[in-house]
Amino acid sequence: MIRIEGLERQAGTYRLEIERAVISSGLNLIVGANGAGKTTLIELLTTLQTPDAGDILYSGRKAADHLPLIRSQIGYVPADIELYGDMKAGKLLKYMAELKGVYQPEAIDKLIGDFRLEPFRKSKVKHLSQGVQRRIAVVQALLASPSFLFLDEPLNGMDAEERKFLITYLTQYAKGRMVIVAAHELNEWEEATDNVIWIHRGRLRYNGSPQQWKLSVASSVWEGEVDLSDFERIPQERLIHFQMTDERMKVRLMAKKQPGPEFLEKEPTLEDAFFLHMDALARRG
Ligand SMILES: Nc1ncnc2c1ncn2[C@@H]1O[C@H](COP(=O)(O)OP(=O)(O)OP(=O)(O)O)[C@@H](O)[C@H]1O
Repeated sequence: MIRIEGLERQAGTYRLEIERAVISSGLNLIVGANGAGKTTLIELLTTLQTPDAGDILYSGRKAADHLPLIRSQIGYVPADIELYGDMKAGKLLKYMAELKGVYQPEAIDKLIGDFRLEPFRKSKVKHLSQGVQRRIAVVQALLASPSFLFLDEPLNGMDAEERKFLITYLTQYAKGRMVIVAAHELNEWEEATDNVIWIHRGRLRYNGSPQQWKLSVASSVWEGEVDLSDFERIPQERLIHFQMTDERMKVRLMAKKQPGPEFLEKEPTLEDAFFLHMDALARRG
Protein backbone atom coordinates (compact mmCIF):
# COMPACT_ATOMS: atom_id res chain seq x y z
CA MET A 1 0.00 0.00 0.00
CA ILE A 2 1.15 3.55 -0.75
CA ARG A 3 -0.12 6.44 1.36
CA ILE A 4 0.12 10.06 0.25
CA GLU A 5 -0.07 12.79 2.91
CA GLY A 6 -0.08 16.53 2.21
CA LEU A 7 1.85 16.14 -1.04
CA GLU A 8 2.87 19.37 -2.79
CA ARG A 9 5.07 19.94 -5.82
CA GLN A 10 5.59 23.11 -7.81
CA ALA A 11 7.17 22.92 -11.30
CA GLY A 12 7.16 26.29 -13.06
CA THR A 13 3.55 27.49 -13.01
CA TYR A 14 2.25 23.96 -12.53
CA ARG A 15 1.30 22.81 -9.03
CA LEU A 16 0.40 19.31 -7.83
CA GLU A 17 -1.41 19.10 -4.50
CA ILE A 18 -2.79 15.91 -3.02
CA GLU A 19 -3.99 16.19 0.55
CA ARG A 20 -4.54 12.49 1.22
CA ALA A 21 -4.71 9.31 -0.86
CA VAL A 22 -4.23 5.59 -0.47
CA ILE A 23 -3.18 3.37 -3.36
CA SER A 24 -3.74 -0.34 -2.92
CA SER A 25 -2.46 -3.44 -4.66
CA GLY A 26 -3.79 -4.39 -8.08
CA LEU A 27 -3.71 -2.46 -11.32
CA ASN A 28 -4.14 1.28 -10.76
CA LEU A 29 -4.86 3.46 -13.78
CA ILE A 30 -3.86 7.14 -13.59
CA VAL A 31 -6.07 9.12 -15.94
CA GLY A 32 -6.12 12.83 -16.78
CA ALA A 33 -5.99 15.30 -19.64
CA ASN A 34 -2.69 16.40 -21.22
CA GLY A 35 -0.67 18.28 -18.64
CA ALA A 36 -2.90 17.18 -15.73
CA GLY A 37 0.13 15.91 -13.81
CA LYS A 38 0.19 12.14 -14.42
CA THR A 39 3.94 12.05 -15.09
CA THR A 40 4.67 14.39 -12.19
CA LEU A 41 2.71 12.13 -9.84
CA ILE A 42 4.50 9.02 -11.14
CA GLU A 43 7.90 10.70 -10.76
CA LEU A 44 7.05 11.67 -7.18
CA LEU A 45 5.86 8.15 -6.39
CA THR A 46 8.99 6.58 -7.93
CA THR A 47 11.10 9.05 -5.87
CA LEU A 48 12.61 10.56 -9.04
CA GLN A 49 11.18 13.92 -7.96
CA THR A 50 11.24 15.15 -4.38
CA PRO A 51 8.06 16.76 -3.03
CA ASP A 52 8.21 20.35 -1.76
CA ALA A 53 6.02 19.26 1.14
CA GLY A 54 4.28 16.14 2.39
CA ASP A 55 5.11 12.46 2.53
CA ILE A 56 4.76 9.32 0.50
CA LEU A 57 4.66 6.18 2.62
CA TYR A 58 5.41 2.75 1.19
CA SER A 59 3.93 0.02 3.39
CA GLY A 60 4.02 2.49 6.28
CA ARG A 61 7.61 3.67 5.69
CA LYS A 62 8.30 7.27 4.66
CA ALA A 63 10.00 7.21 1.25
CA ALA A 64 12.29 10.12 2.18
CA ASP A 65 13.68 8.17 5.19
CA HIS A 66 14.17 4.81 3.43
CA LEU A 67 15.18 5.70 -0.12
CA PRO A 68 17.54 2.76 -0.96
CA LEU A 69 15.15 0.16 0.49
CA ILE A 70 12.09 1.60 -1.26
CA ARG A 71 13.91 2.14 -4.56
CA SER A 72 14.96 -1.52 -4.56
CA GLN A 73 11.24 -2.43 -4.62
CA ILE A 74 10.32 -0.06 -7.45
CA GLY A 75 10.30 -0.79 -11.18
CA TYR A 76 9.75 2.08 -13.61
CA VAL A 77 9.13 2.36 -17.35
CA PRO A 78 9.06 6.06 -18.28
CA ALA A 79 7.08 7.37 -21.26
CA ASP A 80 10.27 8.41 -23.06
CA ILE A 81 12.43 5.34 -22.79
CA GLU A 82 16.14 5.74 -23.37
CA LEU A 83 18.00 2.47 -23.69
CA TYR A 84 21.67 2.03 -24.60
CA GLY A 85 21.18 1.94 -28.37
CA ASP A 86 24.53 0.41 -29.24
CA MET A 87 24.14 -2.52 -26.85
CA LYS A 88 22.64 -5.81 -27.95
CA ALA A 89 19.28 -6.51 -26.29
CA GLY A 90 20.48 -9.63 -24.41
CA LYS A 91 23.63 -7.91 -23.16
CA LEU A 92 21.68 -4.84 -22.07
CA LEU A 93 19.34 -6.90 -19.91
CA LYS A 94 22.26 -8.82 -18.38
CA TYR A 95 24.03 -5.54 -17.65
CA MET A 96 20.90 -3.98 -16.09
CA ALA A 97 20.39 -7.06 -13.92
CA GLU A 98 24.01 -6.87 -12.73
CA LEU A 99 23.59 -3.17 -11.92
CA LYS A 100 20.53 -4.00 -9.85
CA GLY A 101 22.40 -6.88 -8.19
CA VAL A 102 19.83 -9.45 -9.32
CA TYR A 103 21.64 -11.23 -12.15
CA GLN A 104 20.18 -14.72 -12.61
CA PRO A 105 20.46 -16.11 -16.16
CA GLU A 106 17.34 -18.31 -15.83
CA ALA A 107 15.19 -15.41 -14.63
CA ILE A 108 16.32 -13.24 -17.57
CA ASP A 109 15.75 -16.11 -20.02
CA LYS A 110 12.24 -16.56 -18.61
CA LEU A 111 11.42 -12.86 -19.08
CA ILE A 112 12.96 -12.86 -22.57
CA GLY A 113 10.78 -15.87 -23.41
CA ASP A 114 7.62 -14.38 -21.86
CA PHE A 115 8.10 -11.13 -23.80
CA ARG A 116 9.02 -12.96 -27.03
CA LEU A 117 12.36 -11.19 -27.24
CA GLU A 118 14.43 -14.25 -28.17
CA PRO A 119 14.79 -13.26 -31.88
CA PHE A 120 16.23 -9.88 -30.84
CA ARG A 121 18.76 -11.04 -28.24
CA LYS A 122 21.73 -10.37 -30.56
CA SER A 123 20.33 -7.18 -32.18
CA LYS A 124 21.50 -3.72 -31.27
CA VAL A 125 18.70 -1.94 -29.40
CA LYS A 126 18.77 1.07 -31.74
CA HIS A 127 17.85 -1.20 -34.69
CA LEU A 128 14.71 -2.53 -33.01
CA SER A 129 11.15 -1.23 -33.45
CA GLN A 130 9.57 1.11 -30.88
CA GLY A 131 7.36 -1.72 -29.67
CA VAL A 132 10.26 -4.13 -29.13
CA GLN A 133 12.29 -1.43 -27.37
CA ARG A 134 9.37 -0.81 -25.06
CA ARG A 135 9.10 -4.54 -24.34
CA ILE A 136 12.81 -4.49 -23.40
CA ALA A 137 12.17 -1.48 -21.15
CA VAL A 138 9.36 -3.36 -19.40
CA VAL A 139 11.59 -6.42 -18.94
CA GLN A 140 14.39 -4.30 -17.41
CA ALA A 141 11.83 -2.84 -14.97
CA LEU A 142 10.75 -6.38 -14.04
CA LEU A 143 14.27 -7.78 -13.49
CA ALA A 144 14.16 -7.35 -9.72
CA SER A 145 10.49 -8.51 -9.46
CA PRO A 146 9.43 -5.13 -8.03
CA SER A 147 6.53 -4.94 -5.59
CA PHE A 148 5.68 -1.51 -7.05
CA LEU A 149 5.74 -1.30 -10.84
CA PHE A 150 5.14 2.06 -12.57
CA LEU A 151 4.57 2.48 -16.30
CA ASP A 152 3.98 5.83 -18.03
CA GLU A 153 2.08 5.39 -21.31
CA PRO A 154 3.46 1.85 -21.73
CA LEU A 155 1.54 1.06 -24.92
CA ASN A 156 3.16 3.88 -26.93
CA GLY A 157 4.75 2.51 -30.09
CA MET A 158 3.33 -0.99 -29.60
CA ASP A 159 1.24 -2.83 -32.17
CA ALA A 160 -2.16 -4.35 -31.33
CA GLU A 161 -0.72 -7.75 -30.40
CA GLU A 162 1.99 -6.28 -28.18
CA ARG A 163 -0.56 -4.07 -26.44
CA LYS A 164 -2.88 -6.98 -25.72
CA PHE A 165 0.00 -9.11 -24.46
CA LEU A 166 1.32 -6.39 -22.13
CA ILE A 167 -2.10 -5.65 -20.63
CA THR A 168 -2.67 -9.39 -19.97
CA TYR A 169 0.82 -9.72 -18.45
CA LEU A 170 0.35 -6.69 -16.17
CA THR A 171 -3.09 -7.92 -15.08
CA GLN A 172 -1.45 -11.13 -13.83
CA TYR A 173 1.57 -9.32 -12.37
CA ALA A 174 -0.67 -6.93 -10.41
CA LYS A 175 -2.19 -9.77 -8.39
CA GLY A 176 -0.78 -9.28 -4.89
CA ARG A 177 1.52 -6.49 -6.10
CA MET A 178 1.01 -2.90 -7.16
CA VAL A 179 1.05 -1.82 -10.80
CA ILE A 180 0.47 1.87 -11.58
CA VAL A 181 -0.12 2.85 -15.20
CA ALA A 182 -0.62 6.34 -16.65
CA ALA A 183 -2.59 6.18 -19.89
CA HIS A 184 -4.42 8.31 -22.43
CA GLU A 185 -6.28 5.54 -24.22
CA LEU A 186 -8.59 4.18 -21.56
CA ASN A 187 -10.73 1.59 -23.30
CA GLU A 188 -7.88 -0.90 -23.63
CA TRP A 189 -7.54 -0.94 -19.83
CA GLU A 190 -11.26 -1.52 -19.23
CA GLU A 191 -11.00 -5.15 -18.06
CA ALA A 192 -7.61 -4.80 -16.35
CA THR A 193 -8.23 -1.80 -14.08
CA ASP A 194 -8.82 -2.39 -10.35
CA ASN A 195 -8.60 1.25 -9.36
CA VAL A 196 -8.90 4.62 -11.13
CA ILE A 197 -6.84 7.63 -10.04
CA TRP A 198 -8.09 10.75 -11.80
CA ILE A 199 -5.84 13.80 -11.74
CA HIS A 200 -7.14 17.12 -13.01
CA ARG A 201 -4.95 20.22 -13.04
CA GLY A 202 -2.77 18.87 -10.28
CA ARG A 203 -5.63 17.82 -7.99
CA LEU A 204 -6.89 14.35 -7.19
CA ARG A 205 -10.49 14.21 -8.40
CA TYR A 206 -11.21 10.52 -7.92
CA ASN A 207 -9.48 7.52 -6.41
CA GLY A 208 -11.60 4.39 -6.35
CA SER A 209 -13.14 1.52 -8.24
CA PRO A 210 -13.83 1.87 -11.97
CA GLN A 211 -17.37 0.54 -11.33
CA GLN A 212 -18.15 3.41 -8.94
CA TRP A 213 -16.59 5.94 -11.31
CA LYS A 214 -18.80 4.69 -14.13
CA LEU A 215 -21.88 4.34 -11.95
CA SER A 216 -21.80 8.03 -11.11
CA VAL A 217 -22.32 8.83 -14.80
CA ALA A 218 -24.83 6.05 -15.56
CA SER A 219 -27.80 6.75 -17.87
CA SER A 220 -25.81 9.38 -19.75
CA VAL A 221 -24.45 7.46 -22.75
CA TRP A 222 -26.55 6.77 -25.83
CA GLU A 223 -25.92 5.16 -29.18
CA GLY A 224 -27.97 5.30 -32.38
CA GLU A 225 -27.91 5.84 -36.15
CA VAL A 226 -29.16 9.14 -37.54
CA ASP A 227 -29.47 10.86 -40.91
CA LEU A 228 -26.66 13.25 -41.81
CA SER A 229 -28.96 16.26 -41.45
CA ASP A 230 -29.91 15.19 -37.89
CA PHE A 231 -26.26 14.51 -37.12
CA GLU A 232 -25.34 18.09 -37.98
CA ARG A 233 -27.81 19.33 -35.37
CA ILE A 234 -26.12 17.42 -32.53
CA PRO A 235 -23.96 19.83 -30.50
CA GLN A 236 -20.30 18.97 -31.04
CA GLU A 237 -19.53 18.80 -27.31
CA ARG A 238 -22.11 16.01 -26.79
CA LEU A 239 -20.38 13.66 -29.25
CA ILE A 240 -18.21 10.85 -27.91
CA HIS A 241 -17.76 8.90 -31.17
CA PHE A 242 -19.28 8.91 -34.63
CA GLN A 243 -18.81 6.75 -37.68
CA MET A 244 -20.28 6.92 -41.15
CA THR A 245 -22.34 3.86 -42.18
CA ASP A 246 -23.54 4.12 -45.82
CA GLU A 247 -25.61 7.32 -45.91
CA ARG A 248 -26.11 7.54 -42.15
CA MET A 249 -24.04 8.26 -39.07
CA LYS A 250 -23.59 5.90 -36.13
CA VAL A 251 -23.29 8.13 -33.08
CA ARG A 252 -22.29 7.65 -29.45
CA LEU A 253 -23.12 10.70 -27.39
CA MET A 254 -23.80 11.91 -23.89
CA ALA A 255 -27.18 13.21 -22.81
CA LYS A 256 -29.14 13.31 -19.59
CA LYS A 257 -32.17 11.71 -21.30
CA GLN A 258 -32.87 9.73 -24.46
CA PRO A 259 -31.99 12.05 -27.38
CA GLY A 260 -34.51 10.37 -29.73
CA PRO A 261 -36.33 7.07 -30.33
CA GLU A 262 -33.45 5.71 -32.43
CA PHE A 263 -31.05 5.96 -29.45
CA LEU A 264 -30.40 3.16 -26.96
CA GLU A 265 -28.79 3.63 -23.56
CA LYS A 266 -25.26 2.17 -23.25
CA GLU A 267 -23.20 1.18 -20.24
CA PRO A 268 -20.45 3.80 -19.85
CA THR A 269 -16.91 2.63 -20.60
CA LEU A 270 -13.88 4.10 -18.78
CA GLU A 271 -13.39 6.48 -21.69
CA ASP A 272 -17.05 7.57 -21.55
CA ALA A 273 -16.75 8.11 -17.79
CA PHE A 274 -13.65 10.27 -18.27
CA PHE A 275 -15.40 12.28 -20.97
CA LEU A 276 -18.51 12.77 -18.81
CA HIS A 277 -16.63 13.68 -15.66
CA MET A 278 -14.50 16.21 -17.57
CA ASP A 279 -17.68 17.66 -19.09
CA ALA A 280 -19.31 17.94 -15.65
CA LEU A 281 -16.23 19.79 -14.34
CA ALA A 282 -16.23 22.16 -17.33
CA ARG A 283 -19.92 22.94 -16.72
CA ARG A 284 -19.25 23.72 -13.08
CA GLY A 285 -16.61 26.15 -14.34
N1 LIG B 1 10.21 20.95 -14.68
C1 LIG B 1 9.14 21.60 -15.08
N2 LIG B 1 9.11 22.94 -15.18
C2 LIG B 1 8.01 23.60 -15.56
N3 LIG B 1 6.84 23.00 -15.85
C3 LIG B 1 6.78 21.66 -15.78
C4 LIG B 1 7.92 20.88 -15.39
N4 LIG B 1 7.55 19.58 -15.40
C5 LIG B 1 6.26 19.55 -15.78
N5 LIG B 1 5.79 20.78 -16.02
C6 LIG B 1 4.43 21.15 -16.41
O1 LIG B 1 3.59 20.55 -15.46
C7 LIG B 1 2.37 20.11 -16.06
C8 LIG B 1 2.13 18.66 -15.76
O2 LIG B 1 3.03 17.86 -16.53
P1 LIG B 1 2.95 16.29 -16.57
O3 LIG B 1 3.94 15.86 -17.58
O4 LIG B 1 3.06 15.76 -15.20
O5 LIG B 1 1.45 16.04 -17.09
P2 LIG B 1 0.84 14.76 -17.77
O6 LIG B 1 -0.53 14.60 -17.19
O7 LIG B 1 1.77 13.60 -17.64
O8 LIG B 1 0.75 15.24 -19.27
P3 LIG B 1 0.80 14.40 -20.64
O9 LIG B 1 -0.42 13.55 -20.64
O10 LIG B 1 0.76 15.48 -21.68
O11 LIG B 1 2.08 13.63 -20.61
C9 LIG B 1 2.49 20.43 -17.53
O12 LIG B 1 1.83 21.64 -17.77
C10 LIG B 1 3.98 20.57 -17.75
O13 LIG B 1 4.24 21.45 -18.82
